[in-house]
Amino acid sequence: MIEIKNLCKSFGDKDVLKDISTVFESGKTNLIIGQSGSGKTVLVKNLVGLLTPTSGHVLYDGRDFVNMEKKEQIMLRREMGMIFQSAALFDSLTVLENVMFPLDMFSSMNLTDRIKRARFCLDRVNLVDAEKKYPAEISGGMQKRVAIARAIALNPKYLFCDEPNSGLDPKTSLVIDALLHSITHEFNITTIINTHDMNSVMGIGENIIFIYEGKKEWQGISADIMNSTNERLTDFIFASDLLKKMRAAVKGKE
Ligand SMILES: Nc1ncnc2c1ncn2[C@@H]1O[C@H](COP(=O)(O)OP(=O)(O)OP(=O)(O)O)[C@@H](O)[C@H]1O
Repeated sequence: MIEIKNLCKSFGDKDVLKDISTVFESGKTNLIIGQSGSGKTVLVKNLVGLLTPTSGHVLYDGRDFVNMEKKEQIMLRREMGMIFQSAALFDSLTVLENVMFPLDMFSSMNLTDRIKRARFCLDRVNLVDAEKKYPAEISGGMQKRVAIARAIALNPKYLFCDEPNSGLDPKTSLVIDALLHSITHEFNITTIINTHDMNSVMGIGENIIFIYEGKKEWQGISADIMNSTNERLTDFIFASDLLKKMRAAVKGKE
């Protein structure tokens, strides 16, 4: 579980995050949504320590990340897995070597166990057959799956995903969403996904926070979104005609 208490972040006189408090529960896919420039990336950067909050607290299962010693922060970071917008794989390493990378860097396992663990993770994302391939030889969706396998290699308690579906077609995006959702449940991870993808919101939004101009404007689950009366949220969610029609259809059935 990650608890955020009164988090503020300013750059000079520009207040980007304004008094955000929320809880991201473990074993759930927690989504952060909001318009471009609303502060989603800055929020996640503050959570993982790439930025330091101007004020407020970030508690990882009760541990105050902002105020702990640097050494403790480094240890805690090892409990975090990250999936970047681009899969960010190493081009010169094979798929297996990419997944082994965090194990090589941060685990004390011997080579046989590292290979075994990497293969387990690749199996989990259905990619064992691709282990000898290089990133350039596999599709974007497969690259994302490698990135997921690499992110879970060290058994993270917390998983951060920045736009995991960017650049993927809708069908492949569903595969990635389903994978993130099942891994989150299977390993009881606190997963935080920064997304613009409305399919993800409706499909795996077990806890959604909507950021508007740096403030937490709304929090709920995907089922609540359809009936939300928050105008800023509905403006954001129902920006597309398709979703407006879906909403009308749902309301018509009630
Ligand atoms: N290092 C920085 N210095 C000054 N301003 C910054 C810095 N980083 C981000 N900002 C500002 O913070 C605001 C929020 O940016 P952020 O990248 O978090 O938006 P976002 O919601 O993630 O947008 P997108 O969906 O387009 O990625 C923007 O106005 C941005 O210009």
